[in-house]
Amino acid sequence: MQLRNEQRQHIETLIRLSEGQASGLDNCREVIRRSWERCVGEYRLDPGRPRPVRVLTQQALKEHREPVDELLHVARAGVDQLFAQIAPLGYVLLLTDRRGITVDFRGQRDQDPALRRAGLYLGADWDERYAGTCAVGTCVHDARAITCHQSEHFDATHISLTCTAAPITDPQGQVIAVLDISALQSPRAHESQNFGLSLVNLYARMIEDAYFLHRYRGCLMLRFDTAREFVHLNGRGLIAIEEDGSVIAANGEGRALIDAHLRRWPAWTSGWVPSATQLFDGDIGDLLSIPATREDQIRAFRVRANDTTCFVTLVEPRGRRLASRAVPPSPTPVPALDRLASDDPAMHRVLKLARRLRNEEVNVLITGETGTGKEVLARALHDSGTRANRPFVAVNCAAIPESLIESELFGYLPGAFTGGRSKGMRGLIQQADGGTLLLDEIGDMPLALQTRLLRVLAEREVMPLGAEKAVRVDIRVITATHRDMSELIANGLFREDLYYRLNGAQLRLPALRERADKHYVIRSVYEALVTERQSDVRLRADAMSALLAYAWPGNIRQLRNALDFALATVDGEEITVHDLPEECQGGLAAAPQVIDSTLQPETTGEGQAFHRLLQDTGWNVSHVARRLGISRPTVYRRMRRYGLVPPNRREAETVSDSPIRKGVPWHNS
Ligand SMILES: Nc1ncnc2c1ncn2[C@@H]1O[C@H](COP(=O)(O)OP(=O)(O)OP(=O)(O)O)[C@@H](O)[C@H]1O
Repeated sequence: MQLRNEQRQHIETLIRLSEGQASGLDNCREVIRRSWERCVGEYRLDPGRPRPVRVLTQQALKEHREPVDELLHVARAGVDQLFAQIAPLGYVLLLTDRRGITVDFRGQRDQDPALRRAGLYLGADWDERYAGTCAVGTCVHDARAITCHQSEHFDATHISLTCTAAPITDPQGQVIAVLDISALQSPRAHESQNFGLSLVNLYARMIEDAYFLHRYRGCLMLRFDTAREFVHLNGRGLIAIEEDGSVIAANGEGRALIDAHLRRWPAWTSGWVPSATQLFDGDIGDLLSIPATREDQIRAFRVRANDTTCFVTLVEPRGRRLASRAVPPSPTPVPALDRLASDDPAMHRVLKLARRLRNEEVNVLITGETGTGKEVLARALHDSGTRANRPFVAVNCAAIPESLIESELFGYLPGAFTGGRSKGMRGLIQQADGGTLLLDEIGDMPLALQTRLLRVLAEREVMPLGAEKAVRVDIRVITATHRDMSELIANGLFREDLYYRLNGAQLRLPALRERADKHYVIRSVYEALVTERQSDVRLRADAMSALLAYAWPGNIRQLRNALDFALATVDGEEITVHDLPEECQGGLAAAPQVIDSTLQPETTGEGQAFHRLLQDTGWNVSHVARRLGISRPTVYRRMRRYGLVPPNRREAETVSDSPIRKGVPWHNS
């Protein structure tokens, strides 16, 4: 064989390697170097004696094709599609079996002799043990996709080729075939093949999944993805299951999910595989009823391995419906609660529990970041229960000046105070009699009052200031907080016994950015605003996309403000992305971190600026909250911290314009 200069140099490098010298290997990739070492050390290939291409006889080829016949059949469409894309760029396509024998091939007829000489041909043997380092052989050995570019090949006869290969694996993760694209000539730069690597990987996954679906076509199949839009079209995860949810087999993505689960909850017995209901947090009925109950046949589930959300569809066995499968009855509709969410796993759990609790006397603690809808949920809980026709009294503990909190909550008799408050007042607890009392921002309740509240809860009676006899009250107490109660307890700021009494059941609301039904929330907040404003302005798709992409540190409150702003300022008949507040226009990149003003050290300068803002807005707390992107209770909390009191309070200290009670008429008794 006539050797070119380049080939001679290549051989010299490899001979040095075989003699244990590392010179000339500085730029050699690790994966290639390891393969070269195998070639000389393990397979005893002689770099100085390039080997002729080996092409199997028709009979031998037939023996290699038979075991993969079914795969070849399923892969055909994918192979043809990939070849149609690469052929104009001068590439050919090889599909090999697990031994590296080319069992299917697509190439150009006019290049036939050159391709055959290079081993790019049906029946060609690309086993690393024979052909040396090459894309197919090394891919089989390492079980991962690889490009072997020009002089990365071991054998000097192959160093003008560029080859990129990706493995196709069976449900156990074993390589069953390799998909490869190769070209006789290519640019020098290795990076020129990067696109090829992605493309081959993509088609290898597609063929693998098509084969998986074909093999388990008689089974129930869960198909899942992190994007709802992709589940039907190209959901990456596939898990074949029994009707009780036990796992029969999984594709690569499915196995990655099982592995992640086992890393978090290691199995007691080796070989144990978690069931689908363990992988996805839900009942088997939730999974099996997806086609019957979901309009788009997709349902969101929480992935227990990593607490993320993923979207799942159920693919039924071809040609037979499972008649035996009982679809669980859908829960009785509770409109007030049902309208709070569409398809979000965390909200499913919250609402499922809320439905059970709506007619119970259990005290409920609602937690969640600011603006997630804690008060809205408390109201819905009240509206959906037997107390619906009785009062719902919401008290914001953070908004009550400490000097007034006791009298506001417990009330006082005439004569208990002098001056403006001489007439007496029924306290908020008494006003809630027969109904529900929501204590919002419960973490801000002063310690002394916590003791009195505990007594009310224990004895079901309240003692107004100046009274000698306690008054019986029948109230259901719901509390809400965005603060970490265990931290408050640990720091001695909240009574543990009160916490346990309030926390009969806990409902944790997810942040808006985590919700899988963000689209539904945006739509419902928008529709509520449009109805309020009697407007018929539409929300254009680009605005919706930006709203979906934004991280919403202020949650539903911030969303509502953003849409309100857009509706107030829009100039035409539809809201576009440009009509939204600036921070919502750029998607996630522009999203600020979650604002928690309680964690930020305040300075005098900040206090002054805050004071000025209050004065400029005429002490309008809502305006200040909107301007700063914080909640109203946070504004009140800051006012307390800086000792800022609105002028009307300083003058009269009357309670008639109290900001603490929301949504109920004010009655003095
Ligand atoms: N499901 C919903 N649909 C429409 N609007 C909602 C929904 N949930 C909350 N909102 C709106 O978002 C805003 C904030 O809600 P809410 O006051 O209930 O939140 P929160 O969690 O109690 O806030 P904070 O922790 O600051 O007290 C309100 O304007 C409310 O009307």
